[in-house]
Amino acid sequence: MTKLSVNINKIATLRNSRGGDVPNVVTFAKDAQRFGAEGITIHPRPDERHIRYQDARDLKPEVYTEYNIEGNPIESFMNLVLEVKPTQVTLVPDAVDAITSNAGWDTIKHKDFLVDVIKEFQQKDIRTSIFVDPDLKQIEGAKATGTDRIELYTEGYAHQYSLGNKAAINPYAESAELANELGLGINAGHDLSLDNIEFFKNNIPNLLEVSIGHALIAESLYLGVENVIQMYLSKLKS
Ligand SMILES: CC(=O)[C@@H](O)[C@H](O)COP(=O)(O)O
Ligand SMILES: NCC(=O)COP(=O)(O)O
Repeated sequence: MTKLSVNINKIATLRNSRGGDVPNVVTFAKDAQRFGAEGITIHPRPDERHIRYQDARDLKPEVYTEYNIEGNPIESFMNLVLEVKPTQVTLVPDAVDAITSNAGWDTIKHKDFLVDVIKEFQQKDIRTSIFVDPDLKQIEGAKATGTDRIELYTEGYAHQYSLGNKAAINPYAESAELANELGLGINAGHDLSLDNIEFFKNNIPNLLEVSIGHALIAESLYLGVENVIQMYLSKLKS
């Protein structure tokens, strides 16, 4: 069954906008789990524009589902994750000033680096996932890094789906087929939404987790958080 991990970056964006502690990130994470979320995802960026490193620490005792911390494995991020010990770490090759995540790893060019980083997390029993484009050579490269899972970067699918181009699923389905053959776990994320999630899930065999934030929070402004989480769960379990 595909698990729903709610990315709460945008809650921290709203909190930081007024300089106080409203909405409280930890309270939101507890409520999201109570509403049915099967995981909480955060992406503490170096500039702490939304999730702060201290949020990662404060959330640890309160996340009783799956705790996923995403980020570029720079030294400060590595130290934070090794300190907090989440369920899973998802490695993302973001530039420091990236407005959002916008590409997967070059798993061939960065193989040696990824092998070392992944080993360090796995030695602490932290499950690893690496953010990749739906490119068969990159999936093969991901296997060579020793990672437990991949996270398929789904912005391309989401954009094309919104234009009515359902064939955009094809590279993702082919990548998933290869990942399954290689014994790689499959996660997915970025720009997934209530509109596009069901078609995606139905075409990706053994999809273990989707992490969703931006659309889920935007949809919740109109439909309510509990209702939206339940709607995602219904689409994922259908
Ligand atoms: C890796 C990924 O695609 C998203 O999880 C990303 O973390 C979103 O980051 P922002 O919330 O900063 O856009
Ligand atoms: N890994 C994807 C994620 O956590 C959330 O991405 P988005 O839904 O905010 O685009």
